[in-house]
Amino acid sequence: MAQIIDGKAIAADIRREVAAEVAALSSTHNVPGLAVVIVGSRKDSQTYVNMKRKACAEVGIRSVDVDLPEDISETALVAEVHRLNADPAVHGILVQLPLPKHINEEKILTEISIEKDVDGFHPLNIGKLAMKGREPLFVPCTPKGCMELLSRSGVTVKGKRAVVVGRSNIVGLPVSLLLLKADATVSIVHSRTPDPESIVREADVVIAAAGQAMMIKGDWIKPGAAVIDVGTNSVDDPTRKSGYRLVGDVDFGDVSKVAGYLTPVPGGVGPMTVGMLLKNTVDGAKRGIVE
Ligand SMILES: Nc1nc(=O)c2c([nH]1)NC[C@@H]1CN(c3ccc(C(=O)N[C@@H](CCC(=O)O)C(=O)O)cc3)C=[N+]21
Repeated sequence: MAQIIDGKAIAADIRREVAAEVAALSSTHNVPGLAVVIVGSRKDSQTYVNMKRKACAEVGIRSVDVDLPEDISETALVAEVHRLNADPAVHGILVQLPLPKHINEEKILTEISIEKDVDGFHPLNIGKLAMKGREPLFVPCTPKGCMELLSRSGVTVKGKRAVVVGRSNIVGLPVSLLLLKADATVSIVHSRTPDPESIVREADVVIAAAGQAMMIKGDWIKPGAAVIDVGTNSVDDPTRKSGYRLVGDVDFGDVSKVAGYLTPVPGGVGPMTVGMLLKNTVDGAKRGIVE
């Protein structure tokens, strides 16, 4: 039976660490500030943004709420980003994705100052992440959360075989780069990979980030492997008040019989994403202080 990695508990530890740092900074009048920008009123985005703003309040980070209409022009959104870039009380800027279709996401992410890019999505930060011997100013939160779950559970990746399922810009690609930086031997499988299970079966560490509910079964997993499930797929569940429940990309019941370590959904990677966002904001605030 796999050891279940409790992301909620580990994220709570991180929040306590962050809160202590925020208190120290605040006592010298350097209260960290995070701008959380939402465009439009997608239900899922509103839920995530509210979680992030609430988490800021809990640890003492000043959250700067920017709520913009769905039909805002790209030019006006760029102007908002520039205003936040110039605001000395703002140390981190998060523009919630996805953006409405008429706005070029790449353009917006490129306009965020790399010193305030707490999501780590600016092409310059991604470029540095991809290069040997270079360090980005910020590492994307979900991938960083995956690495933190492994290290705080005593799983080392150096010299291990790691397989990432999925190649998205926000998870699959950056987590592959982080594993590589941590000296794992990394393979990426994706929707066009023939027979992905035979490759996943070789992995000591599996990162599941495909966005396909319960696609990874027990017979895909090498006995004892560490499995990190990034999937957050909502499936209909009439027994719930909400009418749905969240499931991962991993078939939890099946894989827990084979894996050595496994993260649940919810309560695994999700809370870590928010924890790392808070941590990145504090790191940004600390860098902003000139002695
Ligand atoms: N610019 C940007 N940065 C992001 O980091 C970003 C984004 N856009 N767009 C959407 C995704 C998604 N995301 C999640 C954050 C927390 C949970 C989380 O805490 N989930 C809880 C459950 C929450 C629930 O019950 O609904 C859990 O897994 O336990 C999940 C997903 C951040 N994202």
